[in-house]
Amino acid sequence: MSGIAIVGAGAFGGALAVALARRGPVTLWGRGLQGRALRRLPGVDLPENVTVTAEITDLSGFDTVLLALPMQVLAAFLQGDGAALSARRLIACCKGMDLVSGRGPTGVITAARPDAVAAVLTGPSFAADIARGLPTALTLACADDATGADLQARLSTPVLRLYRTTDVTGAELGGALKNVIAIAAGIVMGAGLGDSARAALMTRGFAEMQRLALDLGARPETLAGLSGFGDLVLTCTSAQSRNFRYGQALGAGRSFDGDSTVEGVATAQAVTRLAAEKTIAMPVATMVAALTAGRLALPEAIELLMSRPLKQE
Ligand SMILES: NC(=O)C1=CN([C@@H]2O[C@H](COP(=O)(O)OP(=O)(O)OC[C@H]3O[C@@H](n4cnc5c(N)ncnc54)[C@H](OP(=O)(O)O)[C@@H]3O)[C@@H](O)[C@H]2O)C=CC1
Ligand SMILES: O=C(CO)COP(=O)(O)O
Repeated sequence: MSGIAIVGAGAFGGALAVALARRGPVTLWGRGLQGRALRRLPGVDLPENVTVTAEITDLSGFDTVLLALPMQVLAAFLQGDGAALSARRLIACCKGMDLVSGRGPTGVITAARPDAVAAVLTGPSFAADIARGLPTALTLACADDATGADLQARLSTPVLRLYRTTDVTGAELGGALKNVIAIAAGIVMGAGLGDSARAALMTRGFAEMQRLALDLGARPETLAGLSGFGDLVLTCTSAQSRNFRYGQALGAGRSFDGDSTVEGVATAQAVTRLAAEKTIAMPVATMVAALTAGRLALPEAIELLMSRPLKQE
């Protein structure tokens, strides 16, 4: 069937539907949709050539399906409703690491649907910006370059420019880990620790992102690209980011909207576990995991980070 299918009618799935509808028909599967308004993207309505459905079988004719669900529900979706989506190209649009299995999005897809071709769409982009048609660049990562090239061509628009890579590990780790560092950046700003502290944290956070990712086989240029450095900068510096705002609230001692998708919280736990197994130092992620789980207070976290042995950069 021609056209693109999208699973997940939240902020990102909705924004992608709006963007891709500018070049052809889109079918959007999601729960809780009422009419054409997007609850998770206030003020944005779906255009007429987006078909909305709550029946997963309506996607069975599509060879390419974008999965715009939160990371922690991806595995359950693929074992439930998503079992209908076998033998096709499944593109994960989520950023994170599955808390149960420790897998990234493509690992989760491949474990649940071994007959699918898995890819990732990631990079610096706020759903609201994409929905407004503002210029945006993303990374499409697929191990098979011919499939990646086809997806790149099908999903690019005049204002949504996709770069491609075969380094799936690097692309998905960049997207997962930057959310953890963004929470840390938010904490720093919420606690009034200053712009200099945030810059230090982003830089040292990037160092630990690279340390883990390169150990797992990622390529340095991927980490330095849109899906790594690019998304780190965006998410650590913008109040549009839920991870950043969640960190700000934590740093200021305020509560935060519990209905909001904050991917870095679960990913901090998963990544800390993985780093410990591999004996890779990830002090910032470890602090975020401890702070978000309530195992540590902020003054102790600052003391622990600042009193680490002095070392070469
Ligand atoms: N928002 C953004 O700017 C960007 C988001 N992303 C990534 O996209 C992913 C999705 O985020 P985003 O769209 O923002 O999140 P949202 O919270 O806006 O939306 C999540 C959507 O998933 C639905 N959902 C949750 N659980 C299930 C389930 N079990 N079955 C079916 N649907 C379910 C929610 O339904 P309900 O509303 O009923 O709970 C909601 O429609 C995340 O990994 C995020 O990091 C990537 C780039 C940009
Ligand atoms: O991934 C994003 C930007 O690239 C969206 O960030 P948040 O999930 O923190 O809102």
